[in-house]
Amino acid sequence: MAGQVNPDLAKERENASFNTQKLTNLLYGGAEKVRRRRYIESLAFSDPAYSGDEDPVFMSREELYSSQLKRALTTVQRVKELNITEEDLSTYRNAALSGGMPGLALTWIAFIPTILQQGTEEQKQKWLKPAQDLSIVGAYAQTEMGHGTFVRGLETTATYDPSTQEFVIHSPTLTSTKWWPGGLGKTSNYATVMAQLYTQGKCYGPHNFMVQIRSLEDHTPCPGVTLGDIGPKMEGNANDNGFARFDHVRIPRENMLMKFARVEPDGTYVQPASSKLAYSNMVYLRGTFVMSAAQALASASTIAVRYSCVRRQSEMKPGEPEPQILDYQTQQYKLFPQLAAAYAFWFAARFMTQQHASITGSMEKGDMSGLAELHALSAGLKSYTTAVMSAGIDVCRMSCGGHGYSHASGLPALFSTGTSLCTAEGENTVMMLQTARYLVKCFVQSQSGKTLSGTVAYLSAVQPSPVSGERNMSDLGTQVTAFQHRAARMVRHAALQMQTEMQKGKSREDAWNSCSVLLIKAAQAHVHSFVVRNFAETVQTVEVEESVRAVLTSLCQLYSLHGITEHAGDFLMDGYLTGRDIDAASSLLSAVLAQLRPDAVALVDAFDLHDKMLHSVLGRYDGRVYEHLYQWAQKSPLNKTEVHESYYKYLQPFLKSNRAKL
Ligand SMILES: CCCCCCCC(=O)SCCNC(=O)CCNC(=O)[C@H](O)C(C)(C)COP(=O)(O)OP(=O)(O)OC[C@H]1O[C@@H](n2cnc3c(N)ncnc32)[C@H](O)[C@@H]1OP(=O)(O)O
Ligand SMILES: Cc1cc2nc3c(=O)[nH]c(=O)nc-3n(C[C@H](O)[C@H](O)[C@H](O)COP(=O)(O)OP(=O)(O)OC[C@H]3O[C@@H](n4cnc5c(N)ncnc54)[C@H](O)[C@@H]3O)c2cc1C
Repeated sequence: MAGQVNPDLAKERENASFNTQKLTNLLYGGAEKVRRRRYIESLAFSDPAYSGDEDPVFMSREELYSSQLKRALTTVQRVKELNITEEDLSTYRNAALSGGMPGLALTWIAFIPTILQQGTEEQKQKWLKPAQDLSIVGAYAQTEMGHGTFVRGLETTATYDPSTQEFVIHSPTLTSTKWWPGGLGKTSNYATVMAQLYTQGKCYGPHNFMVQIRSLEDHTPCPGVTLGDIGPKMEGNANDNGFARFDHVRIPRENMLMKFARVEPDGTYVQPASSKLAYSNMVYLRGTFVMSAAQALASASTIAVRYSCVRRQSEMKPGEPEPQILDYQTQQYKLFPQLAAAYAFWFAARFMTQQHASITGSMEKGDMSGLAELHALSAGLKSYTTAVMSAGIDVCRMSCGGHGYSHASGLPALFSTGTSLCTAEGENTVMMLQTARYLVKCFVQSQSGKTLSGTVAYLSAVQPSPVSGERNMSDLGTQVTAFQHRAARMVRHAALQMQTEMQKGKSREDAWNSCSVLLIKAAQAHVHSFVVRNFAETVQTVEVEESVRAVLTSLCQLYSLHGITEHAGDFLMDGYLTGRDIDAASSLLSAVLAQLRPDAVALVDAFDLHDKMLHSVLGRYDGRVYEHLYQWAQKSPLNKTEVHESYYKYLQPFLKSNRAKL
């Protein structure tokens, strides 16, 4: 990242109040991990096999598909040659494939995790190694044209035939066509297919089946299988999201993923410990989306904050030089909450990973008690963090003015990739309603005297009645309690409103639907409160230099004060916070914006995102925006010739005939 740096950016870095490297070490789990990650990334960045391709935004869909597929295959070869360990795999792949996720990547992201989560030991033995070595390429085929959210409504059937000990996979209707799975259209030769299991004349609901979909010899679709690409999307066009139809395709009994539920050779169905264990792979993937949200928001903040220090515009005081646009308070108010949220989500993702490991560890030993909490937490965090990330990236884009709208900024692609996470792996409203369902249950339990634990413990501890008296709104503890109070009140309000609707004669389902806006807001408040608490606990307990703790404390305050002022009504509703408290929070927020201003560049630098990951002219580490903007535009395919061929085809004859009429 050496080279002549824009003097404004250089000055920002000199003036930071803390050591950027120390914060980077904290984010990535220590100095050695940072060194290792940089080294692994450098292997990809310096590899000529990955350079030379033009910028993905100038490529056609087919070029993009082929180029990213080629890159993905090169990574497989390099991983072997360079002995890249399991721990470093995703770092290496992300660096090599940062220009867009190929369909092949779904083997790593979804297919292998499904085998790991749902397969028996024998099944793992059989399919994991071939999938890891890419002798088979797999998709996760669950969503259908007619149903994505309502998994119980899927129409694909897997009917057991005991006479041959096979399942018959079938798509009975147009709407049962598998539609959307990444890598399904052209790349994969296998798929885990979610289908309604029928045996001995009874339906046992959706289960996962391993199905070969293409020949291993010539890649043509297997008999009875129809496959294709679903067409271009808002982004992610290196990925062949596909469709598949099955016409009575037979697979061996052993191809049902049987870690939890089983079908015996005679067709007897053996129940799993919980019917929702068939969804365990979704819980895992949702958890990983929290870090994806943090990283996407970190990238957008990095681009927008650096550019805002390079860009000078308008006059703040007559006759004085144009200020850096980051000196405008409104610009800080747009960007610093995104920056703070990126940090908050980074720490929340860490918590999510630990929770997942701990609860799935207990589940392996037969203790299912944590499953409901794990599902509620992963669904809620996925929904909340991806929604804030998606909106936040667009704020960053707009904060860069006209240049933000150009693909040169990297922000349009970041937005359209990021926003897909609001839909994929469980649509966000639906996911938040799952969290609400859990919260209502917990509320009812606490009403009947049960002490709650884990992330919902506060629901029984926080008093719903208003608290009076002066508060120190700059105190993190005060802020956390205010968020918990807000969430507890909103959960209580939504749950009681549901009870009232039912008392008036509505069924539980109708009452649920008529309260679902309240329920969503309550669940959002719960997740928001969790993120604030986790951020506050992290900055208070982490072992780090005091200067780093100080800047993180300001960032945490900004995150929570911004939340309080943006949602002031929620906090005022029962008088828990007063108008004076909200005024105090607003004044403190302004002060924290000013306090963070000198550290903004160092805070984004600490994310340690290489230019080759950012793909942004505006967010370059060296800040040399204008010269590179000019160079980048020269690469536009329209500039390949001085006079474009369409001039000769259309414009010239048109102009000529117009002139002739004069
Ligand atoms: C872009 C880069 C990568 C892209 C990869 C993207 C890959 C994909 O998108 S793959 C497809 C992902 N698809 C989805 O996520 C589908 C979302 N839908 C669902 O998960 C479910 O159908 C869902 C949860 C909405 C509703 O399920 P349903 O069976 O109707 O449950 P519901 O009746 O609401 O609840 C039944 C019980 O199950 C529980 N439950 C539901 N899901 C789970 C789960 N995953 N784990 C544990 N418990 C669960 C509920 O909490 C509820 O418990 P209780 O009765 O005690 O309150
Ligand atoms: C980029 C991308 C990659 C994907 N990759 C895969 C993949 O690899 N494999 C795969 O199987 N699938 C994949 N999908 C599909 C994805 O998982 C589904 O699109 C997603 O789960 C949403 O389901 P849906 O499309 O049925 O939305 P719908 O459920 O039809 O949502 C439409 C609207 O209905 C609302 N709604 C639906 N149900 C309820 C409810 N109960 N209460 C309130 N509101 C409701 C939603 O909130 C939303 O506003 C991918 C999708 C995308 C965009």
